[in-house]
Amino acid sequence: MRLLEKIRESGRVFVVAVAGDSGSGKTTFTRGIRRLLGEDVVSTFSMDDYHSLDRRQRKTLGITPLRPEANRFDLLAEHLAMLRRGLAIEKPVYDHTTGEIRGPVIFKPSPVIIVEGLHPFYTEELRKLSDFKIFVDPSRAVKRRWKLRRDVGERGYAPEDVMREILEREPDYKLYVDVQKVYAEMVIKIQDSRIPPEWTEIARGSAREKYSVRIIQQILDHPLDEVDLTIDLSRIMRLTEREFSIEFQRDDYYGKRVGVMTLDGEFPLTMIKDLERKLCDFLGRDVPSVTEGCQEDHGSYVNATEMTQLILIWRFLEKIANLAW
Ligand SMILES: Nc1ncnc2c1ncn2[C@@H]1O[C@H](COP(=O)(O)OP(=O)(O)OP(=O)(O)O)[C@@H](O)[C@H]1O
Ligand SMILES: O=C(CO)[C@H](O)[C@H](O)COP(=O)(O)O
Repeated sequence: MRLLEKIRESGRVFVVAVAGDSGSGKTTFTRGIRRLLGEDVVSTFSMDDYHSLDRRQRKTLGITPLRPEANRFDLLAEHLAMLRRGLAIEKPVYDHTTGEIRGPVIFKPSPVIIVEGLHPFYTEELRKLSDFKIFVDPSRAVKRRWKLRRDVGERGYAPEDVMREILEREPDYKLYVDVQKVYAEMVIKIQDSRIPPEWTEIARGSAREKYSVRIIQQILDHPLDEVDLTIDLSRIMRLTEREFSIEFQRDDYYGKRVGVMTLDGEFPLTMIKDLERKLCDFLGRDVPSVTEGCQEDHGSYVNATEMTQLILIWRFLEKIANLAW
């Protein structure tokens, strides 16, 4: 039986928890899971809806939304437990435009629920309620760029306000958000690429963003089938391939045995075709390619963050398969 059928038949609700700072790329990384499994199977909500203090109250108290007391962990745990039992919840809604808490709205369970936010597995109770825990961790430089680009470019905030807020949040981020890495099954660390842009790109002023992504994963007892990453050596010999690197190391991470894969640069699409095919077979549905829905036209290449999306999906399906069978 294919996984999608199995998920539906099991009647279970699987919870994926994605932790990370505001603007750290949580939604971008999990978009693939939603696109792949379909809107009928996956639903998402943000943990921002579980702020206990609105913007005005936080300002009066002089505290950031990252502080535990600014959030309702107990209510989130109660709601996740209900959703896992197949029950609808009455969820509060945090309005980012006004900074006020509104609602409630009805939120119904679906076979896979993704909860994204600052602390989705901060407490032991919350950790017990999620089946797969991901921590997204861009470097300071990458996070500042992404957040400035979104908040200034898309939301119209003043750059100095965004930068001041970023700096104000840093100590609490370290104290209350970063610690969750210890419990994550997958930590995604993003830095700027170590590969310099090509001189042709510099000359055109069109140097593309490249990243170096380190994926730290707990070792799974029952992995899926084998998957090939195919490298066309002949293209490499003719220097027609773009630059990339893949590194794999075993390591210990907060007392756990992990595999650390580091991806950098741009990868030919042919390299990931086998993985996409395997995902299709396993799911029992045509898988949209990772490049579909990308903001940029990458030609026949994917960058390290897009490659990571695919590995994340694969890893998530392995985990669900282990639980569902
Ligand atoms: N892989 C990526 N490559 C390039 N830019 C990215 C990537 N991921 C995120 N960004 C940039 O960062 C912005 C924020 O990303 P995203 O919405 O995924 O973060 P988030 O953690 O879900 O944020 P929030 O919790 O505040 O909603 C995006 O609008 C985009 O500009
Ligand atoms: O960390 C955040 C999102 O994950 C926000 O800063 C938090 O939700 C508070 O929102 P606002 O910017 O509207 O005060």
